[in-house]
Amino acid sequence: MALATLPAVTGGDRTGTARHYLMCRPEFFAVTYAINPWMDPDQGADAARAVQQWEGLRRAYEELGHKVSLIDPVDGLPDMVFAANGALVVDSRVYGARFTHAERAAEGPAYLRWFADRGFETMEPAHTNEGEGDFLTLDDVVLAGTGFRTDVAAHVEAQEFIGRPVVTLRLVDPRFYHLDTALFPLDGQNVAYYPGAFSEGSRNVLRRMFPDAVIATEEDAAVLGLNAVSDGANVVINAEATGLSLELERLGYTVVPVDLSELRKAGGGPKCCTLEIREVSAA
Ligand SMILES: CN(C)C(=N)NCCC[C@H](N)C(=O)O
Repeated sequence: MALATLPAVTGGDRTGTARHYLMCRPEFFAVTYAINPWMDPDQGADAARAVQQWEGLRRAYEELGHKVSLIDPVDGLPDMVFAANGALVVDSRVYGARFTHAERAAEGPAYLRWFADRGFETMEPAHTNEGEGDFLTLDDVVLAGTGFRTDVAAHVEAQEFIGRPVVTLRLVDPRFYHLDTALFPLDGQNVAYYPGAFSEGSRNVLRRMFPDAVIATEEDAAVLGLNAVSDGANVVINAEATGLSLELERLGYTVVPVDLSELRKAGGGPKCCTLEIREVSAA
């Protein structure tokens, strides 16, 4: 088995790689419960508008040359649109999610079944974890969040299963309850992040690991600007994150702004809607 050779994509001054994403159309999207500070059931959300915005995100990926696969949404699981939370997929091995809150519990088996039905090697987790919401994969390491959702025991379990080093990072601000609200990989080697979301020890770890990281302001983090998706050349990002977008352009990335304001009412952005399928090819 060898790593799948991914076609190149270009954007700005940089070259990235084409990706394969799994997404879930938000047909049953709603805000009927509150499990994070962004959610207000009294305000609710508009599913039709969410679908429209989500279609814009899907189109953006396809226009950039990425492949998008779809999982069927399930009535009664309004947060299932946040595919990133459904699993962690590295080298065609699928580490399943086990959600913190009962409201989302049924999503884990639904995502795992999707992968099992397509021949992926899957693992049912013994420990609480919310998939790529708290596991972000770089070339040589997986960064893993804890503090609000994912247990440290799941970091150890994932490391054993996928065979890549997993580095624990502690989140301390409830607005940034998943790692992917506070940090995103720019490519396989570098990241952008908001230091205020992390404990002092984790800030030191990040400084040491990523001396050239892009540091985001609280203003950009507060519109979920760090819930972005980069292919190494193009960064798909919430349109409101204007400061971070300018900085990324200055560094030679092409910024692809999207409006996901309806989905933000549940605490999600572009990355939350996107589960990367990292495959190996038989070589
Ligand atoms: C970037 N984030 C946070 C995600 N990866 N997922 C969004 C999950 C939203 C859901 N209402 C929840 O609170 O679980």
